[in-house]
Amino acid sequence: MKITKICCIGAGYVGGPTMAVIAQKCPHIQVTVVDLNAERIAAWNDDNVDNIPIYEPGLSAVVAEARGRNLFFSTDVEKAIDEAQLIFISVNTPTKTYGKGKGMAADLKYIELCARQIAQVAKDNKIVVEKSTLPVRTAEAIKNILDHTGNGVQFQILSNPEFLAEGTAVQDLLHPDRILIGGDTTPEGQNAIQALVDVYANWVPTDTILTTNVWSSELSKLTANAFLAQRISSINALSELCEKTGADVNEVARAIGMDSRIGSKFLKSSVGFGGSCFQKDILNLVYIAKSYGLNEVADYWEQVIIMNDHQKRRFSTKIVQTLYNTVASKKIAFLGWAFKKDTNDTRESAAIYVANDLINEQAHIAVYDPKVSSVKVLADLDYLETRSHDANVAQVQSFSNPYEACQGSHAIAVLTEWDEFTTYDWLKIYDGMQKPAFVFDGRNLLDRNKLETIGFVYQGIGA
Ligand SMILES: NC(=O)C1=CN([C@@H]2O[C@H](COP(=O)(O)OP(=O)(O)OC[C@H]3O[C@@H](n4cnc5c(N)ncnc54)[C@H](O)[C@@H]3O)[C@@H](O)[C@H]2O)C=CC1
Ligand SMILES: O=C(O)[C@H]1O[C@H](OP(=O)(O)OP(=O)(O)OC[C@H]2O[C@@H](n3ccc(=O)[nH]c3=O)[C@H](O)[C@@H]2O)[C@H](O)[C@@H](O)[C@@H]1O
Repeated sequence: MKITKICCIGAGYVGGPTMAVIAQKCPHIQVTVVDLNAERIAAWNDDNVDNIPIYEPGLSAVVAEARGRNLFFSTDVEKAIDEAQLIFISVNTPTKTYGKGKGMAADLKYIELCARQIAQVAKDNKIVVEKSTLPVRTAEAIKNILDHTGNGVQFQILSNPEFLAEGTAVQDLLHPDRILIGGDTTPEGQNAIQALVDVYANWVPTDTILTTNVWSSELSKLTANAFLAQRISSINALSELCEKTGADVNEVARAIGMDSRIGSKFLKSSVGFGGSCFQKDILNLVYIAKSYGLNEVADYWEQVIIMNDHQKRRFSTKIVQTLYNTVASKKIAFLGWAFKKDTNDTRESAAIYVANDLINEQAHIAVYDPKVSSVKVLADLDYLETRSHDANVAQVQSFSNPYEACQGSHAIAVLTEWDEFTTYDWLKIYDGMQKPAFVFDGRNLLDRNKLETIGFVYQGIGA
């Protein structure tokens, strides 16, 4: 089957960029991205392409090229489903906040709603593609809903997890390490796989397009995220030991990373990993393992999260202890709020938890992040429900100028590794601060020697 019309349900961090790149690379395919969130769709359609709802380097240019040509953003979910031959489901799959599996399992209510809507609307055969990250065997549930509530048409379910990282989404989509497509081993399943392979083959070398059965594909996505996060928790665990022994975690990471069996990537010690997926996907893996009675497997992976929570808490504790065991009424400047550089996404950012701990100690937090608004900072803190909105407003202020954020502060905490932080006039910042002037570098980003020469008391992670 030759695909000429694609629909994607969910215009978020995955659906938006992924479909924009498919549309750019496949001008012969009409791609319609739909979402229930009218505000988000309006932002994707904004005349000024710089106002699209997601900040990603290079994304606005891709959208500008394809939008209106063969890339469309709409709230008309039913029309897009009806017209498409192939439907990506790219909705959110957060951790459940209620009922059985609360705090661990993936909440699949948005996925189920999509399946029911597709079943209701579809009047001809469709290929339904799981783009969202899903627990292994979810395709079975989707198939069940489609077959039992549909109009007698045939559905093929494929798993095609996304491996892009935020901040580098466009590059990752243009040059993926691999594309993974799982499908049924039946002839119909194989035809559906081939149809999706043909879409990607417009720009991805075919030897990097991997096809598997559905269950391997679903589980590979959770496994990839678990392995990546596990490397960060492993090096972060060692960072604490480095601080006690005089070893330097950056040197240790370099030394082990040169072993080609270990590799150098994802060994950067930090204040702890954030982002919408690592924690959620590992908790999901732990839940699945437990549900099969595999307690040792579950405990093994849960330790990655326990270590990450410890690393965030350790950072805020260090700040309090170093500032003479009290930060009450002291101004602490936060450089960065996003969970990593080059994104405006703050979901599960370490900054939120560190700020929360320090506010509990009655510190005043002054935030500067080049891409995160003051509204978002407050919303993130309010979401924790630790204290009232008014109490957060009283303790936290956002600045659009980093020098103003740092002015009069007792300490600076670097929470995100934005490149621009290294280019600041640090002497000017030092002159405006209370003395001793402390820097807690949660990303080992700044030049320790330079800062110490200026007069700062500098503390990094694991050194
Ligand atoms: N954020 C990332 O970098 C990555 C995320 N993923 C996975 O991709 C999935 C989506 O993640 P994000 O794009 O970050 O989420 P997101 O929250 O940014 O976007 C999801 C969108 O789906 C929409 N939606 C929910 N239910 C809907 C429905 N029934 N009909 C129409 N629209 C609906 C929401 O309004 C929202 O705009 C998740 O499963 C996630 O684990 C996978 C790889 C990378
Ligand atoms: O499923 C997902 O959502 C995605 O999750 C991650 O991507 P992302 O969370 O966007 O960004 P990462 O670059 O993985 O960073 C995650 C967190 O780990 C931190 N990190 C990363 C690398 C490192 O060495 N040290 C470290 O602390 C980052 O600062 C960030 O807070 C994976 O890298 C993607 O492959 C995956 O598709």
